Amino acid sequence: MAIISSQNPSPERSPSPSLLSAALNSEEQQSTSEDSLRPQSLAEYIGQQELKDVLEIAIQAAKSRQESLDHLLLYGPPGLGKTTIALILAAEMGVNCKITSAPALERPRDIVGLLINLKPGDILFIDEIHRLSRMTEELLYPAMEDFYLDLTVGKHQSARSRRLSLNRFTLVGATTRAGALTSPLRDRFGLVQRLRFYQPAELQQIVERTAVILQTPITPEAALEIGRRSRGTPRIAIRLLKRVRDYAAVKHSGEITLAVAIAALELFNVDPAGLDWTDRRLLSVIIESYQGGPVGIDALAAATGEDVQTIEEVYEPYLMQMGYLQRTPRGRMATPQAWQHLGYRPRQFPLLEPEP
Ligand SMILES: Nc1ncnc2c1ncn2[C@@H]1O[C@H](COP(=O)(O)OP(=O)(O)OP(=O)(O)O)[C@@H](O)[C@H]1O
Ligand SMILES: [Mg+2]
Repeated sequence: MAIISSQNPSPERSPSPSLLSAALNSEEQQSTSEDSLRPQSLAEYIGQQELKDVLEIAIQAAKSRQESLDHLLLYGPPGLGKTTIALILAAEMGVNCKITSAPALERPRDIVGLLINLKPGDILFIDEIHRLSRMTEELLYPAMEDFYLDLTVGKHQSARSRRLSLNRFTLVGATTRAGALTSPLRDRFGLVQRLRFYQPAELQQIVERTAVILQTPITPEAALEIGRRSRGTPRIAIRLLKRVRDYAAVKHSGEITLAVAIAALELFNVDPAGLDWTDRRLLSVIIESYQGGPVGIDALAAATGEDVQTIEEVYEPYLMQMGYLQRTPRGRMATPQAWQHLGYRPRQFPLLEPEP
């Protein structure tokens, strides 16, 4: 089928690969700059009101009973502030926070070493907790529930089991896939909270706050524009701010005005709706190869070269939130807004059936 296009939706230059990815890029991984930008208290943490309300109550209750906080599971797309929440909880409770991630806990002794060194009330933050090995996970069950470890000492016939008691601690688990957790693990979390994409006005505040720390003058309109193009994600907003700041310093006087922000974002090929190259490719494949859909997720993955899990966890949530993609019983569909946004002139839209 020939697609009539009003603008030019032909393949475009991909923006520098990691600019719009919610994952940490190599610069962010190496530098501690992310740490200095983190809010230090719940009051400074912007947005996620429901989560903050729940945590405020939990903190006050734990403090008044002089107990440790309940174990907390945070889920949601990357870059929304899960690690930041764990650090804030520790600061509010006046305890230490140990940060690790499931892939670093391959051998049982890794988790044992961490657990026995926790002081009363300390927070253990485990990122990507859905990826724990089975042995590590099984060690965690009694540790979370009754604060002890059952260890096997020695090998073969001489092996004996030894029980080791632990200080009371709080496990904060983070995952992009709550559904991938085993139910015994999920059931041991007293609090399960989802993080949501941020609204443009909230991202504007995050950009303004970060600009103050970076000592960069920025107008409110420019901060909002950066927020709008950040895929609802603070990590991306901060990254875009830094790139725009470089542009403003080199090409202009240093102040980030709306015109400067727009020129810089256009130069970096950041879409006005925050879509990145892969988002646009997913939508254009649905439109061009499947006439707008429906198309099954496996076919879509094969056609775009992305894996199913990444599409479902990283790309689709934002595209659905923006109203560009619908999941229907028969597959994925590009909405009229998606056709329009990408510059395709819609022929006739098939009726969209909402997911049951
Ligand atoms: N609500 C917020 N207010 C202000 N800054 C925030 C907020 N949430 C996140 N940030 C900033 O965004 C950056 C990314 O946050 P963080 O590392 O906590 O994300 P994350 O959800 O742990 O990501 P990942 O899932 O990739 O581990 C940090 O630099 C942090 O300062
Ligand atoms: Mg993190």
